[in-house]
Amino acid sequence: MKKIAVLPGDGIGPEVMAEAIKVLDAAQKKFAFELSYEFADVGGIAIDNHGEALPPATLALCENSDAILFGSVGGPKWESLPPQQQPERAALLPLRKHFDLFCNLRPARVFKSLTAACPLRPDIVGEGFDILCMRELTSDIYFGQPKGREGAGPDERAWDTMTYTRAEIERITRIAFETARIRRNKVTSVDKANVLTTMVLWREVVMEVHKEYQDVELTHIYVDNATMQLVRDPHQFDVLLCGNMFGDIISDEAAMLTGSMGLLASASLNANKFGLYEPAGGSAPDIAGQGIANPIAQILSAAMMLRYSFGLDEAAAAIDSAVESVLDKGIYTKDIAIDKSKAVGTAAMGDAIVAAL
Ligand SMILES: NC(=O)C1=CN([C@@H]2O[C@H](COP(=O)(O)OP(=O)(O)OC[C@H]3O[C@@H](n4cnc5c(N)ncnc54)[C@H](O)[C@@H]3O)[C@@H](O)[C@H]2O)C=CC1
Ligand SMILES: CC(C)CC(=O)C(=O)O
Ligand SMILES: [Mg+2]
Repeated sequence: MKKIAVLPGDGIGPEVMAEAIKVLDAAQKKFAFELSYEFADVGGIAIDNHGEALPPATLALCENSDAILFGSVGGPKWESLPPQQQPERAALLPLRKHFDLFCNLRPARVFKSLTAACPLRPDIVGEGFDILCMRELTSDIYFGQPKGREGAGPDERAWDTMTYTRAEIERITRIAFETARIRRNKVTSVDKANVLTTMVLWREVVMEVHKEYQDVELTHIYVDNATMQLVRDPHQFDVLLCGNMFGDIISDEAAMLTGSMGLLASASLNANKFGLYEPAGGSAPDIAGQGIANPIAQILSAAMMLRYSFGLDEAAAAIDSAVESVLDKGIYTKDIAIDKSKAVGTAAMGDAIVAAL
C-alpha cells in the first residue's frame, strides 16, 4: 500500500484534485494496486485554518508519505500579506527545497484532436509536437540570497540574487542528457549567457557535462530567442533545459501552445525519486468555484506519480490513453472547446476519463 499526501490547496486546486482522485480510484480497481490518501491543508487555506501556509502537520504528513499530490496555492485573498507569508513563498517553495525536488519535468505535447485549440497556425502545429521542459527547481533567483527591500521615495530599491552552483547545474544537466537519450536525443539549453554571469557558468557547465554525452545533440539558446522560437517552430525542440525562472516562464508558454494551461502536468523529483506532482498552472482565481476548470493537468500529474514514484507504468499509460480517447471523442472543457456552448464541466470531464479507463 502506497501512501499519498494529498494537498489540494487553493482556488481550482480542490476541484481538479477531486477528479484526479476519482481517476486514481478507478486505476486501482483496474490494475489491482492499492493507494491510501491522507489530505492536508496547504497554502491560503492553511493560513486561514492554521495560521501558516505550510503547517508542521502538513510537512510531517509529506515526510511520512511515498509521494505528494499537490493542487495549487495562492490567490487574491492572500496577496496583501507580507511577501514572505504569501502561500507561494511560504508553502510551495519551502516544500520544493525541503525535499530537494530539483528536477521538474513539464512535458508539453499537443493531443491530435486538440490541434484546433492550439493557438499556433495549423501549418506550424501540424500533427502536434512533443517537448519536455526540464526545469531546475530549487535554486536560481527564486531562492538566491540576499533578497531585500529598503528606503523610500524615488531611491527605494529592492533586490533578488540569481545564483547557481556548479553542482546544481551539473545534476540537472546530467538528467537532461540521460532523458534526451530515451527521447529524440536533443537538448536545447536555455540561458542568458550574453548578460548574466550566473548564466555564463550555466553554459560552461552544460558544455562540460556534454563531453560525457557526445551522442546527444546540444544547442544553446538565449531565453528571449527561445520564447520566440517556441511559437515559430516548436518541432525543433526535444528537451528544453532551463533554470528555475526561465523554466517557469517557458513552461507556461509551452502549456498554452498545447491548447491550455489546464493540460500541462508536472513531476518534481529529488535524487531518490521522491516526488511532488502538480499541474504546471496556478490556482486560476478567475475561474475558481465555477466547476469549469480543466482537470486534465491534475489527472496527468497523478499518472506521472504512478509512473515515476511507483513504477506503475501500465496504469499510468492507461490514464494517458483514457485522456486522449476522451479528447478524441470531442469531450472538452471550456478552455479547450472551440464551441464553448458544448463544453463540459470539471466533474463531467473526470467522469468521462474514468469511463474511458
Ligand atoms: N504551483 C502553484 O501553486 C502555482 C500558483 N500560482 C498562483 O496562482 C494564482 C493565480 O496565478 P495566475 O498568474 O493567474 O496563473 P494561473 O496558472 O492560475 O492562471 C493563468 C490562466 O490559466 C487559466 N488556467 C489555469 N489552470 C487552468 C485549468 N486547469 N483549466 C482552465 N484554465 C486554467 C486560468 O484560468 C488563467 O486564465 C497566483 O496566486 C499565483 O501566484 C501560479 C502558478 C503556480
Ligand atoms: C511559486 C511559483 C514559482 C510557482 C510557479 O509559477 C510554478 O512553479 O510554475
Ligand atoms: Mg509558473
